[in-house]
Formats: sequence, structure tokens, C-alpha cells
Amino acid sequence: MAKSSKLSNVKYIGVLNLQGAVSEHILMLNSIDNVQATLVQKPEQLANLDGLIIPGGESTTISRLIKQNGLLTPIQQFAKQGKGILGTCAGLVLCGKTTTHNEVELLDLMDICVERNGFGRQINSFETILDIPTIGEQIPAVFIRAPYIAKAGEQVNQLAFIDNHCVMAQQDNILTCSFHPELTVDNRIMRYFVDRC
Ligand SMILES: NC(=O)CC[C@H](N)C(=O)O
Repeated sequence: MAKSSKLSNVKYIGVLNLQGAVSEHILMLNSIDNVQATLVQKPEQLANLDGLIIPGGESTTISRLIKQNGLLTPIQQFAKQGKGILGTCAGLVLCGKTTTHNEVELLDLMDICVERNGFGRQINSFETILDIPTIGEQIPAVFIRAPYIAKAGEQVNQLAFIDNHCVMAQQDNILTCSFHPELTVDNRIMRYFVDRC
């Protein structure tokens, strides 16, 4: 999209379209006023975006495709410019600095060490209701082969916990959650993210 065609009251949010829960994020973004959602597969599609969502899926696959598509450095630069990034589930893993078993190449956007599949396998998937003081009460959250944040640096604001495991965090312009907000009808987390882009 050409810069001149950007409307000042509209937030332009991209969804990384490599693998995983892409269309669900687009649908949720479309439920919010003054948001223009677009798909991102190539570095040049990051230009003029205010924010980027890295969806859930399979972090090893998304990591490989990020490299294949030449997106590793462009996404890191996008984050350094202060643009908003939301990583959900596998997206949280990818935003991390390390994983406990070092099995995935990460974007290193947030000072966290992630336990992949920390809540167990597909069969251990669950849905719950979270109170997230910064955002709101009674927020539905869907956990599918979900990771948790095993360790977080001092600059990381830990926003929500389950059984003492951190499941949502923010470090400046980077927001991550272990679960899938886009699989519910509650768009408060998405609105919180968009407002900060
Ligand atoms: N629902 C998900 O995104 C699962 C993430 C998956 N466990 C991974 O590490 O890639």
C-alpha cells in the first residue's frame, strides 16, 4: 500500500501468513473499527504496517519459513522501529530469546526463555477463563499444545499466570500470549494490541 494512501485514523496490521491460525486473526481484526488487516509473506509487505501478528501453529515450521522467505532480519528491524508485534502460542515461542531445549531458531524480540508444549500435547489442550489485570476480567483463553514462559528478564512485564506459569507478557512494543485469543469471540486482547500499535 502506498504511503499516501494511508489514512491517519486507521491501524494497518499484518498477519504473518506462513503457517497456522492466520484467517482467524484476520477475522478478529476485521471485527475492530478502523483496522485494516493484511497478509504478510514477503519482507516488502511489512512497509507501512503499524503492527504484525505472528500466529500460532508449529513454531519449527514457521521458523523455517521465516528464514526461507527472508523475513528474519526484516521482522527484527520492524520490532526495533517500535512497531507492535503480537505473538500467540507458536508466535510467542518465536518472539522468545531461547527455548528450554534450544530446538527452534527464534526472533529474539522478547527477553524470555520458553518451555514449548509446557502444558502438554494436543490431548492436553484446554479452554479456561483468565483475569488479566492490565486488560480485563473473565477473558476466555484456548490453550493448544501451549508453551509457557519459563524465565523472563527484568524488562518483561508478566501479565497472566496459570499454576504459577506465565502465559502472557509484554516488553515495550512486543506482546505475547501462550493461548489463542483469536479462537474466541472476545476481542479485548486484540483491541489492547491494536491500541498500542
Ligand atoms: N497452538 C500452537 O501454536 C502450538 C505451538 C507448538 N507447541 C509449537 O511449539 O510450535
